[in-house]
Parts: sequence; C-alpha cells; structure tokens
Amino acid sequence: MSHNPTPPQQETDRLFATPREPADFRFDASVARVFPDMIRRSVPGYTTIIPMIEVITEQYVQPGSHCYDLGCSLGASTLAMRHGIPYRDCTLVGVDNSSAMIERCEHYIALDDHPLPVTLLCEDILDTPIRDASVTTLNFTLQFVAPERRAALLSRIAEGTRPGGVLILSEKIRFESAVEQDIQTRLHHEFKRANGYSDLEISQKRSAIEQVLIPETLAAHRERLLAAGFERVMVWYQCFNFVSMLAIKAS
Ligand SMILES: Nc1ncnc2c1ncn2[C@@H]1O[C@H](C[S@+](CC[C@H]([NH3+])C(=O)[O-])CC(=O)[O-])[C@@H](O)[C@H]1O
Ligand SMILES: O=C(O)C(=O)Cc1ccccc1
Repeated sequence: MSHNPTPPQQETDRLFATPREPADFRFDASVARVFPDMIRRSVPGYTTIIPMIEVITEQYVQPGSHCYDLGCSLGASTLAMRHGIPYRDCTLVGVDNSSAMIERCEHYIALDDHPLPVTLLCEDILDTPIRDASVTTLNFTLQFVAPERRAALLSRIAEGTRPGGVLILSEKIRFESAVEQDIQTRLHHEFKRANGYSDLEISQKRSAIEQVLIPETLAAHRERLLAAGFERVMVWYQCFNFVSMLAIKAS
C-alpha cells in the first residue's frame, strides 16, 4: 500500500540543557526526535563523512551483493549508501535496536525517491547475519557495543564480506598519550561550544555517555580489524578524536 509520509519535525537538541539526575544515555524517543541536530553539532566531521560514505560505497559495491548499515539510526548513512549503489540486484539492509530510531528512519527512507529498496530491521547487530557483503558500514555504532563483543562482530563481518569488499568504520577514539587525549578532548568540547552547547550541556552529556560509549585507540582498532580478516586498514578521515577507517578484504 502506498502512503504519503510526513517528514519528522526537525528539533533542536536541548536534552542536557537543564540540570538532571545522572542516568546512562539511551537511544529513546526523546533522542530520536532531536538526533539529526544532536549528531551534527556533536560529532566533528559527521557532515563530511555522510556524503563520503556515498563515494566509498560507489567505489566498492559489487553487482548482486548485500550492503549493510549497522546502527543506522535515522538512516543518514543508509541513504548515502543507497545513492552510491548503481545496481538493481543489490540489497541494502539498515539495522538498529532502537525502535524509536527505526520508526522515524522508515519515514526518511520513504521520503527518499530512489528505486533501490531498503530493508530496515529492528534488532541487535550482534544477531544480524552478514553474508555475501560488498559494503558494510558501522558509522559511530561499534563504540556502543560492549568491548568484549567487538572482535566476534568484526570477524563475522569480515567472514561475510566478498573478496575486495569493505567495512567503513567510524568511531570516537581515545589516545595513548594523556597529553594528546587532553588536547583532543578539549578541541572536541570547543567544537560543541562553537555549535551552541553550554558547559552544563557538555558536562552532563559527558557523564551520560561515559559508561555507554567506550572509545578505543586507533592501534586497537587497526589490530582487531586485521585479526578479524581484513587485509588492509586505512584512516580516510580524522577530525580531533573522531575517525573513519576503511577496512578492505583481500581480492
Ligand atoms: N547492539 C546494537 N544493535 C543495533 N543498534 C545499535 C546497537 N548499539 C547501538 N546501536 C544503535 O547505533 C546507533 C548509533 S548512532 C549511528 C549514526 C548513524 N549510523 C548515522 O550515520 O547517522 C551514533 C551516535 O549516536 O553517536 C544508535 O541509533 C543506536 O540505537
Ligand atoms: O556528544 C558527544 O560528546 C559525543 O561523543 C558524540 C555522541 C553523539 C550522539 C550520541 C552520543 C554521543
């Protein structure tokens, strides 16, 4: 049945603007409502990374293959991948375990006039089978997966990826050097301040994500991707403590 989707309202993120009891950050309905504004003002480089996911997808997608966007939120990276896929016989799957995100994501996908169907699944990406993949994206999602489960997930992705296929992995990272960690964190906070967040918003959000978003070093990411079965790992983007890597399977 065809229907006429209304675009979700674009709202400003004020979730941490007033004093609140400490509680772990969750991807609930209040976050989903403000998410486009929140991620754009919080993640340096996000607005560059999204269009580049289209460019990278176009370069690595293979005819008749499956493409996955794991932790798709409202589908920004999913839509970038969709626009980079020129083949009608590919499938594109977006996965997120937040029902609030998936519900809104459906609207955004429906509004995007494009012939390639998108399958949206509301499930844990740890349960998503990955097979015959050419391009898989984890755009700021792995950082929310329990550290001890990350290696197995990446191995399953590498295993399910065709020769010459890729994983696009974007993450907030931490630094070996305490001095660099300090400088990069300060620069990130300055970026947020420049985007209109107050000191209270920055510090309350920081406490809320502390136990939920666990950053690792670039070296840890690189080693684990190689151990998982990717042949080559490169950083194609970095702004402060936010990076995006391209992991390539041997062809
Ligand atoms: N185990 C999990 N299973 C499924 N989903 C998960 C899991 N853990 C977290 N998520 C989901 O991963 C998403 C992370 S946001 C991705 C942005 C998007 N890629 C974008 O390009 O706009 C990044 C951020 O908020 O920093 C959220 O929607 C979670 O519900
Ligand atoms: O806001 C921050 O400080 C971040 O590190 C990024 C972020 C963006 C969206 C949800 C959770 C964390």
